[in-house]
Amino acid sequence: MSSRVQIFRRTFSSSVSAKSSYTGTARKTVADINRFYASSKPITVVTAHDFITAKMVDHAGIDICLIGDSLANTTLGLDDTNELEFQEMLYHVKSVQRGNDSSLIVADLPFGSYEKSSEQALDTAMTIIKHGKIQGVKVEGGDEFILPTVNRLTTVGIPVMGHVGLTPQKHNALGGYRLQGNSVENAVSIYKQCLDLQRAGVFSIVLECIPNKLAQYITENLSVPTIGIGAGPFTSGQVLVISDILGMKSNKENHKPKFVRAYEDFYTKGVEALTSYGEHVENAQFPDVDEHGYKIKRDVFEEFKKQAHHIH
Ligand SMILES: Nc1nc(=O)c2c([nH]1)NC[C@@H]1CN(c3ccc(C(=O)N[C@@H](CCC(=O)O)C(=O)O)cc3)CN21
Ligand SMILES: CC(C)C(=O)C(=O)O
Ligand SMILES: [Mg+2]
Repeated sequence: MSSRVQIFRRTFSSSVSAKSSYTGTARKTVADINRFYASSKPITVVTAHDFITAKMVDHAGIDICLIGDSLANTTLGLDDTNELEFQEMLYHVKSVQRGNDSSLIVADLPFGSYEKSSEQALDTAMTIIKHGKIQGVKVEGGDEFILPTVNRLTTVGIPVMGHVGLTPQKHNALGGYRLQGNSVENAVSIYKQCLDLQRAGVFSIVLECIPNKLAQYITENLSVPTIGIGAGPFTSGQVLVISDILGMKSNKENHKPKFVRAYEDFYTKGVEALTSYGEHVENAQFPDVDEHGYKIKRDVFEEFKKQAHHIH
C-alpha cells in the first residue's frame, strides 16, 4: 500500500517537477544526497549568493547549493557574517532559488535569527522555506542550546545541515578564524557535537577548519555525510565559497585561507575586460557602427530632419 503511494508520487513528481535547463535533471533531494553517501560518491557543495552564481552552480551539476552567510563579506562588503540581517539573507535566497533548478538548496540561518529559542529558529526557518522556496537550512554549533532547536526543526520536516569546528558566527569567542580540534579536549568536544547533531536528525554536517585525521575519524564514525572545508580529503563531501573558487578577491583583507583552491582568476579577468572597454570607448573603438548600431531609412531620416527643423 505505502509502496504504491511512493511509486505514484515518484512518477507524479518526475513528470511535473521543473528540470534544470542545463543538466536536464530534476532538483536533487535529501534522498539523493543519502544515495550518493551510501555509494561513496563525494558530495559536492558550492555557495551561491545571487541569480547568476546560482545558475553557474546549477549548470556545473553541483549537488548542494548553499546560500552561505559568507555572502556578508564576499557580496555585501561587510566585516563579518555576524552583521548580516535576516531580511538581507532572504533577499539573496530568493534570487538564488530563481537561478538554480537542479541542486538541493540550503541557506545559513544568520547570526541572531535562531539562537534565542527553538521558536525563533522555527519562525526564521519556516519563513525562509516558505518565501525563499528552498529545501533546507544550516545552523552553526552543536552544544546543549542548539540541539533542541535542531531537533524541533527536523521534527517538523525541515532538512538541517549542522556546522562544527570553526563556526565563523562565534569568531569573537574563538579568538579569530583559527584551526579547531587541535587539542584533545576540543577534538572530543567536536566529535561529541557531531554525534549529538546526528541524533537530533541532521542530514549532513559541515566540518570547518579541523585537522584531516580528526575529520576522517568523525566521518568514519558517523552515519550521516560530513562536508569538509579545511578538513582534508577524508570527508563525505567538500564545500567552498564560490568567490574563492572563481578567484574574485572578494575578501576585504584579501587573505586566502589555506584550504582554498582558486580554480579561476575572475577578478583579474574582470578588471582586464573593463579596462579594455574603457580604452575602447575613449579611443572610439567601441561601439562599432555596423556591429553594434541600428539603421534608419534614408527617407525617414530626411523627413525627420525637415520636421525637426521647425521644432524649438
Ligand atoms: N570568502 C570566504 N571564504 C570562506 O571560506 C569564508 C568566508 N568568506 N566568510 C565566512 C567564513 C570565514 N572563514 C574563514 C576565514 C579565515 C580562515 C583562516 O584564515 N584560517 C587560517 C587558519 C590558520 C590556523 O589557525 O592555523 C588559515 O590561514 O587558513 C578560515 C575560515 C570561512 N568562511
Ligand atoms: C563556508 C560555508 C560552509 C559557509 O558556512 C558559508 O559560506 O557561509
Ligand atoms: Mg556560513
